[in-house]
Amino acid sequence: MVIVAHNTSVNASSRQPPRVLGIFAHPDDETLCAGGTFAKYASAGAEVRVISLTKGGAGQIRDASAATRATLRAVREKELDAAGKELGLTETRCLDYPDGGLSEIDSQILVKLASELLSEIDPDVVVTFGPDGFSGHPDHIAVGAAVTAACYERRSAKSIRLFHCHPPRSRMLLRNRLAEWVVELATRFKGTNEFVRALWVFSREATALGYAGDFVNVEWFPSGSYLIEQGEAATMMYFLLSGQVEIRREGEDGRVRVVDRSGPGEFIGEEGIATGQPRNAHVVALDDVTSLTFLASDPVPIDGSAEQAQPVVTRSLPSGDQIDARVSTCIDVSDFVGHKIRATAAHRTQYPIDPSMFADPILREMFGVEYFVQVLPERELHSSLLDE
Ligand SMILES: Nc1ncnc2c1ncn2[C@@H]1O[C@@H]2COP(=O)(O)O[C@H]2[C@H]1O
Repeated sequence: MVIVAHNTSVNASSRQPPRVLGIFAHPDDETLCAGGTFAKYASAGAEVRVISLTKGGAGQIRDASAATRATLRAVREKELDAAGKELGLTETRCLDYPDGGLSEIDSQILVKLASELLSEIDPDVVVTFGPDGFSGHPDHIAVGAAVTAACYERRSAKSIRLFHCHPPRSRMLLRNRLAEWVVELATRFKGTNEFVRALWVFSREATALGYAGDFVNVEWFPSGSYLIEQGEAATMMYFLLSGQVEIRREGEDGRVRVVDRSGPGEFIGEEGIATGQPRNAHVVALDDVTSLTFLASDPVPIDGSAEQAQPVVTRSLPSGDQIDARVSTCIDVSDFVGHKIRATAAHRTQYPIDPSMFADPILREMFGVEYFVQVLPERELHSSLLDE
């Protein structure tokens, strides 16, 4: 990516250190939406605070050893605290509004709450969700609207910079990057059980949030069926979750010989994806097999869902990614992807991943830039169609 802001501009504010406040709905939103940016500004000396309006009690429990439904709220509050430490935040705070119920609260109550937080913390910069809610979650949309309204109310008394987080909508394919990574290894890759579980969560969430452009699906192949036929064009890559497959190579004389077996934790079909060559072997399920399947998805509408579809103008980045033309600010956080991935892993109930399991270049490409729409101060209206 080329258009990136290298300047942390903490000195742009007259106050030292400047105060940054992120207001979100659930513990983990801060990391997924703007974790790299928060880490970058914190490391440059800003006081960065994050407030989650809920304790995330309605979230999934992806690691049954990390919490129960009864303990989830308390555990997620601690996870936010741990993530805050990874990002270098000055403070994290979990309020206790109902997870999944923010859009049903009278909007004036949320605006009043946001106003009180702004008065108490007196930030120079506020970061929250935009009208798309980053992922479309109704809680996110409600929080973003309330914080935005409160910032507009406050701007007459105090100048404030308000930014909406914007999802990346990357066209980068995990399928390709993982395939390139695996074929370069000296020995055939075999992931641990932990890796299997983590790749499942990581790839599905990363694609849902727009950090990668794959369509990731779990597929089932009955015993005896082909996952791959030799000679066909490579479009998918498979990561085996359960069951065994046999690799069979067919000679020009039509004779088929077994060359290998693969099982859970191994990638299949990476060679065709990495080289662009036709499949070099048949792959046949010996048991009933489940696999995580990576396929290049059709471009999603820029706002993420057909329901919210509204005409939006996009612009292309040199990477091929399309971003909303309203995006005003892209922050280069490539030196802070380690902070972001460790903070993600601190949210263990949601992201049971080992932060060291992914190759650094892949993480940098996926998470190296975060996008924002500057809402306040409003940009000046021009008074001419031509440069003056
Ligand atoms: N010797 C081998 N050992 C293990 N797997 C193999 C071997 N040869 C081919 N494969 C796998 O079989 C796949 C067939 O499709 P691809 O060529 O895309 O990628 C290939 C590898 O994933």
